Amino acid sequence: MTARLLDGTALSQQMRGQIAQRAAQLAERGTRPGLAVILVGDDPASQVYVRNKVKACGEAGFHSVLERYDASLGEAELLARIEALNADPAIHGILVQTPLPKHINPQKVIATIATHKDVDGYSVLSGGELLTGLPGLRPCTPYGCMKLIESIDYDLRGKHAVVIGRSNTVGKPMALLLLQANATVTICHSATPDLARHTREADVIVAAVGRRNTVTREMVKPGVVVVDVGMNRNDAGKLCGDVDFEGVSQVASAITPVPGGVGPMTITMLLSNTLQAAELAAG
Ligand SMILES: NC(=O)C1=CN([C@@H]2O[C@H](COP(=O)(O)OP(=O)(O)OC[C@H]3O[C@@H](n4cnc5c(N)ncnc54)[C@H](OP(=O)(O)O)[C@@H]3O)[C@@H](O)[C@H]2O)C=CC1
Ligand SMILES: Nc1nc(=O)c2c([nH]1)NC[C@@H]1CN(c3ccc(C(=O)N[C@@H](CCC(=O)O)C(=O)O)cc3)C=[N+]21
Repeated sequence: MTARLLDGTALSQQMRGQIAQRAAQLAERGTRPGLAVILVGDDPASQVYVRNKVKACGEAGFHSVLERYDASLGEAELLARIEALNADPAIHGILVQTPLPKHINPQKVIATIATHKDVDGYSVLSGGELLTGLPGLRPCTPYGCMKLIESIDYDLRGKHAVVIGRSNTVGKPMALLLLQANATVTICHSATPDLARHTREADVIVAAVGRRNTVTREMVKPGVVVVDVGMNRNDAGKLCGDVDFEGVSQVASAITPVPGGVGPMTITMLLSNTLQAAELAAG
C-alpha cells in the first residue's frame, strides 16, 4: 500500500485563503489583525521560521511587526517590550520565538504576554482551557496536526492514538486534543522502555521527538495514520522528520511529509489564532 499524503502546504493554502477573507471583513469594520513577532539572538532556524510567519501575515492581509534583538538583550528589557505590545491596540497577537538565550526565563516571558494576545497558546490559562475543554487559543502545532487529520475526514472516535513526546508545547497539548476528539491516547517519552510495543498498536501516531528514524516501518501496523512533527537534518543536511518516510509510507494509509506537512500548518494556525484574537477584540 502507498499512503495518502497529508499535504500541509495544500491545506494551508486553502485555509489561509479563508483566513484572508475573514481578515478583510474584519478590516472593513475597522480592525486589521496584527501580530508581533519577537526574535532574540540569531539562531538560523529561528530566523527562517519567523520570516515565514511574517510573510504569511502579509499574504493574509494582516498587520505584522518583527522585532529583532541581540542575544545580549536583558530579560527586564524584553518583558518591558512585551508590556508595551500588550498595551498596543494594533497588536492582537504576540509571539516570542523559542529557543531564548539562557539568561531569559521562558516561563516569565509567557506569563508576561497578555493572555488574550497569547497566540502561541502557551499560557497557563490557555493550557487550563484546553485541559477542561473550554474555548480558547490552542497551541498552533498540535492544532495544525488535528486539522491535517480532519482534512481526510478521519474519525478519531475510539481509535488508539500514540503521541511520542510530552513537551508542554507539542506532545502534551496534542494528547489532550486527541482525547477531546474521543481517541484512546497513549503518551510515550524518553523513559518509555519499548516504544515499538505501543506504536504497533496505534491507529494514529503523532511523532514529536526531534530525532530522525524514531518511527520505522517495522514499528507500525498497516493502515496507520502518521503525523510527523519532527524537524531534523539528515547526514546530507536535508530537512527530515522523526519518521522514516520512505519505509513507513509503504504501509501507512496517510502520512505527513517533512517539509510540507506540519510546519506550514503551524503557521496557518498562528494566523487563525491571531484572527480569532482580533475578532474577539473587535467585539
Ligand atoms: N513542525 C513544527 O511546526 C514544529 C516542529 N517541532 C519539532 O518537533 C520536535 C519536538 O519538539 P518539542 O516537543 O519542542 O521537543 P522537546 O525536546 O521539548 O520534546 C521532545 C520529547 O521527545 C521525547 N523523547 C526524546 N527521545 C525519545 C525517545 N528516544 N523515545 C521517545 N520519546 C523521546 C522527550 O522525552 P522526555 O520528556 O522524557 O525528555 C520529550 O518529551 C523537534 O524536532 C522540533 O524541532 C516543534 C515545534 C513546531
Ligand atoms: N514561540 C514559538 N512558537 C512556535 O510556534 C515555535 C517556536 N517558538 N520555536 C520553534 C518552533 C518550530 N516551529 C516551526 C514553524 C514552522 C516551520 C515550517 O514552516 N517548516 C517548513 C520548512 C521550513 C524550512 O525550510 O526550514 C516545513 O516543514 O515545510 C517549522 C517549525 C515553530 N515553533
